Amino acid sequence: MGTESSDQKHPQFGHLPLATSGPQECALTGNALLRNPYFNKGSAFTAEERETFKLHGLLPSNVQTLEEQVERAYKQYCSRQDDLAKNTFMTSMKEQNEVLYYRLIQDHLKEMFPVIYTPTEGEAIANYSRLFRRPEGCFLNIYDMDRIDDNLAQWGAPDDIDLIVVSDGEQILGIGDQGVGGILISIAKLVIYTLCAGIHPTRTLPVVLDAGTNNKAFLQDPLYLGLPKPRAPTQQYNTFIDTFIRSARTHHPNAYIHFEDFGLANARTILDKYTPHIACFNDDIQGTGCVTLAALTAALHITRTPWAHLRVLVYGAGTAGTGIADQIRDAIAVETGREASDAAAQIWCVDKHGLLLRSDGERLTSAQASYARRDEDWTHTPHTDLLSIVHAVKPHVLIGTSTQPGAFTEAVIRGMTSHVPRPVIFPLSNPTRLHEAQPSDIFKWTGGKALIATGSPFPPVEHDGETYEVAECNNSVCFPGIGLGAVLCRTRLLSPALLVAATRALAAQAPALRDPRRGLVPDVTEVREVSVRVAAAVIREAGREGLSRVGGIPEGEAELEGWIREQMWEARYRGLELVGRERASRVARGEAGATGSRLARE
Ligand SMILES: NC(=O)c1ccc[n+]([C@@H]2O[C@H](COP(=O)([O-])OP(=O)(O)OC[C@H]3O[C@@H](n4cnc5c(N)ncnc54)[C@H](O)[C@@H]3O)[C@@H](O)[C@H]2O)c1
Ligand SMILES: O=C(O)C[C@H](O)C(=O)O
Ligand SMILES: [Mn+2]
Repeated sequence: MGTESSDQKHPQFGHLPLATSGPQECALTGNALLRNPYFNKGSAFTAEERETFKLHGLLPSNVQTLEEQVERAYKQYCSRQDDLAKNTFMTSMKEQNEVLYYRLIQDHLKEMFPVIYTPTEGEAIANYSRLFRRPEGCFLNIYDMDRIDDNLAQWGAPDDIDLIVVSDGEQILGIGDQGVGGILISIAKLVIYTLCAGIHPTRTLPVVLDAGTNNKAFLQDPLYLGLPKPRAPTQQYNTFIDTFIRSARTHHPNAYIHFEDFGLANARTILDKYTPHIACFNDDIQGTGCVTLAALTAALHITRTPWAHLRVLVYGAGTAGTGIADQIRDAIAVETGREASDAAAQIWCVDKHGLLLRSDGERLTSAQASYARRDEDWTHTPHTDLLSIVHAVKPHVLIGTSTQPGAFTEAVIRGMTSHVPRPVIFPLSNPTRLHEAQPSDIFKWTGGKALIATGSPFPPVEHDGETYEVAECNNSVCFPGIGLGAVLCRTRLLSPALLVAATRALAAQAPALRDPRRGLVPDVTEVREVSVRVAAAVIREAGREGLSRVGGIPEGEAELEGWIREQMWEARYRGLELVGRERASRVARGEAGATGSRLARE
């Protein structure tokens, strides 16, 4: 590994000191320290630190506070012309000073969230090879499988990494195959983990699995940075995934593995294959399912529709659509005491050829098959256009995960409203331009009756002199808390019961339950506290299921939440203590004692 990336993550340094207590040990001085984004404080290094760490002459003389630095950085941010330029600015801020980066976002969370995450991150990903300046994260190549072991080993000792986010870039948001640019979705999701759940930023690893790309424009672009070849065949791809998982388990045995934006077929296959063996999570299937079910639970509380009578129409039965359908099916089964297969009959799934029918046969994925309807029930009803299906099904709930902008037309929404008094409508396709309908239109067409949640952030809607928040039903509200819980108790597996517990904890916090003008999902500004509750639910359930590998976790609710909060990383500067080379290598070998991570304890 070159100096550049070792500066970023310090793999050779072993255990990084944790945020929670006392000074941090640091072996870097002078320019090497200033170039390390985790330890660098820039103009905030104190006079004493400037002396100890040989920084005199490398910094202007005025010592500033973090608050002053945030003020300057915010002005610089505002001077950038558009959101993509702001996103690029934030990327370089992260490369320079992580505490300042996270503190800046935290102080302007509502404004910056859409810039560092969905939707602007989608633009940054699409332009990865053009905007590239400096690598971040781990790049694994399908034609270099022999190196995977070494490539993963260099990120630290076995206790150093708590969380890996990995993407193969095949199905990024709704913008398709982005090849090696997928590294940026892994990085963005990890930023959200740190911001929204206090996961320690140096104890995480973003990975992209480069298996080629089927994006024709990239294949013809000489500046494209990934493998300029079509995606490798299935067998080779599966070996690649197996090799990655095996090496990750060997070198980072504690790491919880989060899969992001894999292609439709692979996403499900990989999740089904590894779930029984390791603590892993697919955000598009499980995260989306969890947040959507939580939003739906809050909506049904308001509409008072009983689970037993609920009719749900899912438009776009891909990774996210079937993930959502499965969670809703399981919730109906639990709430009504029915078998899952009976519960599935309350869910209708539509994909690009129309309603899923049994006669679709081989065209159905295994995830879709359990929702396919009997053809004989549809012989006299058109089943290829959404409006006819809406009139036939009369759904209480309409969910969009189709990537088809405008698919929820005025006729569709009015049609739905003619059958149910309070339609629940969730256009979830990201980024913003792909939403199946605009919240303001849905409000207008339903006379303000709809309960809405969207995949990307939207401004509030005015109706009859009242202002209604539009909930952002994005998996970012739940994956950080689920991951925090999984990491803190080192769960052996992420079983379905843990996800149910997380969903319940999230649903209980819907602001709309207290005030119907507020959102069906907590706002991003509340998500750190939400994560504490979600993590607590996951940890408690892991304990009950015998999956937790950490002893001595407090049992009382307040004590457990306090225990979680204590371990969450916050964006503030800590004192630094210079350690000599010998001490540094003992720290690296995990023998020095003082730096052991609380997150890493077993
Ligand atoms: N809000 C969230 O948290 C969240 C989470 C995950 C995914 N998403 C969004 O959901 C969308 C889908 O993501 P995915 O990962 O499931 O992708 P996917 O490709 O797996 O699924 C999309 C599905 O839509 C179907 N489709 C295409 N055209 C259609 C049409 N005209 N009518 C009906 N169906 C059609 C496709 O055949 C496919 O099955 C993306 O825009 C993604 O950003 C949102
Ligand atoms: O990344 C997001 O914004 C949510 C989701 O994972 C998606 O793929 O759209
Ligand atoms: Mn995703």
